[in-house]
Amino acid sequence: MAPYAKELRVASLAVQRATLLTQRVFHEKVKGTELKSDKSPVTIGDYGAQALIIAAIRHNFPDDAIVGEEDSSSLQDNTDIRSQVWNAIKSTRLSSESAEKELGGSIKNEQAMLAAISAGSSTGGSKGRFWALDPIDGTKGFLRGGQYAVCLALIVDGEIEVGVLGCPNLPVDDQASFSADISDAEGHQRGVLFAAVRGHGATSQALSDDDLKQPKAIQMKSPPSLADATFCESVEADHSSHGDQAAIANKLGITKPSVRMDSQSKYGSIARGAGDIYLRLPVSQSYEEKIWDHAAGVLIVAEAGGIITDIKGKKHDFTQGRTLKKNKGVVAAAKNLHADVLKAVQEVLDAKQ
Ligand SMILES: Nc1ncnc2c1ncn2[C@@H]1O[C@H](COP(=O)(O)O)[C@@H](O)[C@H]1OP(=O)(O)O
Ligand SMILES: [Mg+2]
Repeated sequence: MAPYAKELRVASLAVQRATLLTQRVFHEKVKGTELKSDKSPVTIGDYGAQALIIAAIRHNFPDDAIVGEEDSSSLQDNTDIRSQVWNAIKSTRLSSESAEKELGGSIKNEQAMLAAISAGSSTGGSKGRFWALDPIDGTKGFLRGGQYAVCLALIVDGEIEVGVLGCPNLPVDDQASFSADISDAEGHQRGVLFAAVRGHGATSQALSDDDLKQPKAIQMKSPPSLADATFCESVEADHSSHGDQAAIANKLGITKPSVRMDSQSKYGSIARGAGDIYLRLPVSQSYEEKIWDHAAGVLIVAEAGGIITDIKGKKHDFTQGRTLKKNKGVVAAAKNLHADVLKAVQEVLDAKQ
């Protein structure tokens, strides 16, 4: 049996089920957005997806720790939001009964739901097994009906071993034209699950497939020259400097406009060859990237044949707790482009000092 086969299966089904919940929440407009203390939005979808995924992990791997983005403290007193999360959970089931059973079935009651959400408080670290979970990455994209991703990765002794991304608004077709705009994907079936196991390649498949048993291998493309490459970057200028990125593109002779997209959908997109380079250039020197914002995507791109480093050319270090405190930014590109892209990144950033 391939390594981590059960982990991959459980993670894929858990992400599929959680993605279904987020789509329901979006379509039923039960958004219940509140702002966290850092002013970032959190929705019924974030809490519901975190509860469902953690319940599935705890059923199958009771000894594993979980580093999840959300905590349940603001749900303790807010009965309105809490009951909306509970209703979303109760009405979300996979259509395959056997798959539901593999995940351990639904959560029993509101108390169990709160306990599941709170179980994402692990501090991570360099030893043993833990899961890094972002129940909705790109919440702003989710709220505007754009790209977002449900992200889950297993880290063992500091190495990412399994990564899964559910991207409900990306086209299923790996060859579809590269755009973040959902209306451009008109005529394309949407909803894709990306997955990778370290040393065993990366895949994509339709999220709508009942049993998730049709993965297809994906590969990064190598454009004939840098000038032909397509960049992608965050929509939010606070998350990655659009100005620095434009200066780097200019230096590399890239003339195509960058594709802006929320969430780890960017990692999935370049891994399938829809886009060639992903840059995340620090805007604030004090911001520490969170492990759940990168773990799944980093493995998927690496297994699709890409190279990913930080802006100094260092590998991302997932042993440092809940954040990537030893790294700044992301430079992800096809093997034949990475060295040139990194050099241009460093020249542009050094010139600013
Ligand atoms: N100053 C910042 N620099 C980089 N990333 C940030 C910053 N502030 C928030 N983020 C994170 O960027 C992620 C979305 O990235 P993208 O722009 O690629 O869609 C969010 O998970 C968000 O984390 P958080 O959820 O803690 O707000
Ligand atoms: Mg996130």
